[in-house]
Amino acid sequence: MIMAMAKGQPALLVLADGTTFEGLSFGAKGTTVGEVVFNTGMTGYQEVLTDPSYCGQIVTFTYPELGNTGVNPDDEESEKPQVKGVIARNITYRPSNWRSTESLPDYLIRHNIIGIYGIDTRALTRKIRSVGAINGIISTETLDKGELLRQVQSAPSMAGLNLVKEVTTREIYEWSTPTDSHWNFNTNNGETSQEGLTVVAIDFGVKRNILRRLASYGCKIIVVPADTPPEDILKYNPDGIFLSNGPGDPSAVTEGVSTVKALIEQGKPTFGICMGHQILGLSLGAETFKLKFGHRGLNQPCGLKEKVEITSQNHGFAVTEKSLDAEVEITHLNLNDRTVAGLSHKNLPFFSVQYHPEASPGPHDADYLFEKFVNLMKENKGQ
Ligand SMILES: NC(=O)CC[C@H](N)C(=O)O
Repeated sequence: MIMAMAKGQPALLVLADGTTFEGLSFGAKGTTVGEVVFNTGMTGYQEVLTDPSYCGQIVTFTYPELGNTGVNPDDEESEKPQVKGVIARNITYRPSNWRSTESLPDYLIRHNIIGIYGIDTRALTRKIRSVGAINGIISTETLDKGELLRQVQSAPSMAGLNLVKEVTTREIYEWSTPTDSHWNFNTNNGETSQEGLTVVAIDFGVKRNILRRLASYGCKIIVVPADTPPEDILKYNPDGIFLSNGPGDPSAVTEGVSTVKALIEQGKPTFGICMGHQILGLSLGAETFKLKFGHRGLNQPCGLKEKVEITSQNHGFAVTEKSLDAEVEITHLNLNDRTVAGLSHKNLPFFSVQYHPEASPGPHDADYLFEKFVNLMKENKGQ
């Protein structure tokens, strides 16, 4: 700890209410502004950093040691880290893991991402839990608190922000790579199934492990940019439509909502995860709202009565329960705060979850949802 501490240069974290934390820099140098959120997972920092849903956010890890297992090319959930910054209690410059190819500080420098450590992340998390979502600024170049406060106070709030255009794919591409056989589980004792189903995935900021899980369950996936018109999507004659996770405020993604509204009129099986769940809800006439500080971690309990799933989550918005149409059924609640965590249409083959069944990182309790989607597509096809 002391050796690691000696390496960083002084850095400041200033929240929009003026609360200031002094720390040390790791990663790139400079100044960065974003919504400060906390993730309570004890593993999976690389997957978190590269999850496009974190675009625009500075992530605080409540687990106090960051970087112990380094980073490696296989654990990237997208082509680069997507966060605006990283906050840690302590970090390591010397990782130890058979899969590690680089240290976390070197990786962040290479991708120009600013990090600050030596922060009392418990105090910071308690602050966010009491005041709610708040913007923050990290700087390694200006240690003038007043100047940083002025900058952070002029940054936009996450509410109302459409960030999908920052992360959606520019090109249409096909994905057929399943989960690596070392890690494959549930599907035919680790074998990839061959269902021959075609899924169009609308990319609001998709995580790679979702695509791998769909491929392991036998789907060929065509990933399309979020602004692809519904007619172009239907040209692929898909067996099902997948709506991905993604960053920002779902209610600001108006084009995505209109596309999904047009697609669900066709009655094709549709599965949404996280932002995809919120967009399906909005398309079915519901509303969304911003949670006080969101759910980000790997042990969020969800269920209704008999069965509880421990789930991986990363979201700051949720579907408003009271706004749901009578045709829409709640399949899961988040059992910590009883917000809506899963939906399905009573008569049509549409369902969605607010959490991440693909995990990465996190528990695999909800992996069965990919199979449910495949079965819906098979039924719909008359197989
Ligand atoms: N992981 C996600 O898809 C997040 C959805 C949305 N951006 C939210 O914060 O609620």
